[in-house]
Amino acid sequence: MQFFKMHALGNNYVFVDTARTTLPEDDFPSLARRVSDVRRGIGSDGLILVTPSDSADVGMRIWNADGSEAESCGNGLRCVARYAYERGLVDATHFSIETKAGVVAAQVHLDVEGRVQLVTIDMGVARFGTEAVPYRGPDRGEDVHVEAGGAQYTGTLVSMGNPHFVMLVDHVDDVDVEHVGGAIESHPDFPERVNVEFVSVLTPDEIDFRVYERGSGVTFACGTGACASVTALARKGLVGNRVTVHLLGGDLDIEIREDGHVWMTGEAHWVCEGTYYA
Ligand SMILES: N[C@@H](CCC[C@H](N)C(=O)O)C(=O)O
Repeated sequence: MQFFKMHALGNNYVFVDTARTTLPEDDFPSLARRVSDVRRGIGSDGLILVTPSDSADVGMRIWNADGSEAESCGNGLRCVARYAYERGLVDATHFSIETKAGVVAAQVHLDVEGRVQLVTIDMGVARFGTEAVPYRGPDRGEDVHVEAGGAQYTGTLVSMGNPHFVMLVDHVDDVDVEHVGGAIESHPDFPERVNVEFVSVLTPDEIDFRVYERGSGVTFACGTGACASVTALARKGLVGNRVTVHLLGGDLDIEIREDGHVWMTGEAHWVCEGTYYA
């Protein structure tokens, strides 16, 4: 199977263009687990298929490292956009990408040599609370409490197509992201599990961010998580409508426009291309 690997702020995926290679199987959860395995596979946070689409210029589907399928992936979208433009799947700098959560608009920004330097994606409108994120605990509304390991945690439920639990903390570096994030991600109150974000506000236009991703664990970055976090904080009046998010792997620029759409701008990088012996 021909694959390529890309990363966006260290959030790294194995990609397969289904129009250009033959997939060894259609058990994609199993394939995702195997390619993601750093010892026996390629090593990644998951598997992304680039597919033809009836409703957009390009399609994408994503499976996390544990084989669970997600609705969307912000960092993956920027990588798909770079791939699509540089490999001629599209011939304009503005185009559309279909995800399980809907169709998004993408724009690539080029350097003087015509290579993609930055990618902007319209990530759509955030939805909040127990109406938007599958949750079966006792609370209702936007902020809910979760008990894990004898402690109680409060977070905002946000859907960017996929589910997020955003927690405001004093200092992200003081949080045991692996331990606390892991306990909340698979908490019984979240029947579809949840992505867990820890954020602290530095100024109204700058925040620190850490994440425990559903199905992949601690990663260097999460695009949908950055969008969810900025919208949750903006709703509380803690940040403005344009925020630089400092993630473990680098920075993202998140802007909430007047119509509520959340625009994400950041890098996407090639790692390698090769043949996987399935
Ligand atoms: N890293 C991604 C999100 C990937 C999916 C997520 N783990 C989920 O299960 O919803 C991003 O950049 O958004």
